[in-house]
Amino acid sequence: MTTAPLFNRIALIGFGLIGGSIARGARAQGLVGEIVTTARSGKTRARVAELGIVDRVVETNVEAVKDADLVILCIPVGACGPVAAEIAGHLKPGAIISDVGSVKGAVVKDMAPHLPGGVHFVPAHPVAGTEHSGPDSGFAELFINRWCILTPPEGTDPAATDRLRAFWAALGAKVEIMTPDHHDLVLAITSHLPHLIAYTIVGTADELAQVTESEVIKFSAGGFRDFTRIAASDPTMWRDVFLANKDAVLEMLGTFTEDLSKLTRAIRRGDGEALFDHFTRTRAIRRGIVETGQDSAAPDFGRPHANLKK
Ligand SMILES: NC(=O)c1ccc[n+]([C@@H]2O[C@H](COP(=O)([O-])OP(=O)(O)OC[C@H]3O[C@@H](n4cnc5c(N)ncnc54)[C@H](O)[C@@H]3O)[C@@H](O)[C@H]2O)c1
Ligand SMILES: O=C(O)C(=O)C[C@]1(C(=O)O)C=C[C@@H](O)C=C1
Repeated sequence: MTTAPLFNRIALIGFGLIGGSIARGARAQGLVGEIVTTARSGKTRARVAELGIVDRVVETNVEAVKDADLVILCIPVGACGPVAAEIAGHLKPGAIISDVGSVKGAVVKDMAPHLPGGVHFVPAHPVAGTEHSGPDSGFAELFINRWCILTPPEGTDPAATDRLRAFWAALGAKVEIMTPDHHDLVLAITSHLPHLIAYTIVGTADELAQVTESEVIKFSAGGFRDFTRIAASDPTMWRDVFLANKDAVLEMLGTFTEDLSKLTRAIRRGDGEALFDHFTRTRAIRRGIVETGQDSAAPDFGRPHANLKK
């Protein structure tokens, strides 16, 4: 199904998993007149041109944003501030500027001071992804039935927020609005901590393999593989996420460590009842997430922060 273009020209800064998926989805749905993107290396520019999804692939971010009605930064969160400073003087008056960063508070803080008064800043985070990255990794269906969280700063023109909401909805996403702080706290437990744990356990298993000269990784069973898929994710992206969402991640890590200590004690004491009760409760929660179709890192909208803690 195609719809009338929502924007005449969009600029995607960065053509990796997310930029490439937006381009593919927007193209498939006829959402934009023209798509311009950047790729920093000649090799990637050649590959993006070869893919034939965008109208133009250019070398500089400044060139990409010229006359764009919608500019989306699809780059690691640590690069958003410097890129905002770079493009600020070249944005079309009235343009919407957005991003897709996995952390919102730091991105807003880093980008907002650079942006001129005449543009509309509407940060966004599509809560959808894979462990793959780069220009070949994107696909048009990535955002279908996934959440996309918008965190417009106070005073943002509601019409701009609505236009961006319509864009994400047309890509298939379920759109919600929340504050950057609430976003960062919820995503710290549903997305950031799971990645940290996956990265940790792969390292631990590998170290153990070296120490014991056994083949821990080679003989790892399905559980290890399912659980650690996300440890193959991009190191630059995740370094930036943990640096940018430090406070919320540390808070959630503290709560998680306390809960792990309780289970550790139950194992040490041979307290089968405690273990059984815990696993019964968490199995029901996990099954509930799958049955209600919320297995896409669906955040707990509307719940006050304190309720995230037990
Ligand atoms: N991967 C996921 O699962 C996922 C999901 C939702 C949101 N995000 C967020 O989306 C953003 C992009 O992630 P991705 O998975 O598409 O990464 P990616 O590695 O696939 O693509 C990032 C692209 O940005 C480019 N880039 C980096 N710095 C740049 C700069 N200064 N100027 C121009 N281009 C630059 C890189 O060359 C690369 O092509 C990140 O902020 C991430 O937090 C990722
Ligand atoms: O499924 C995956 O591979 C992901 O890691 C996707 C995932 C997530 O944690 O849910 C990762 C980071 C994003 O900001 C959003 C989505």
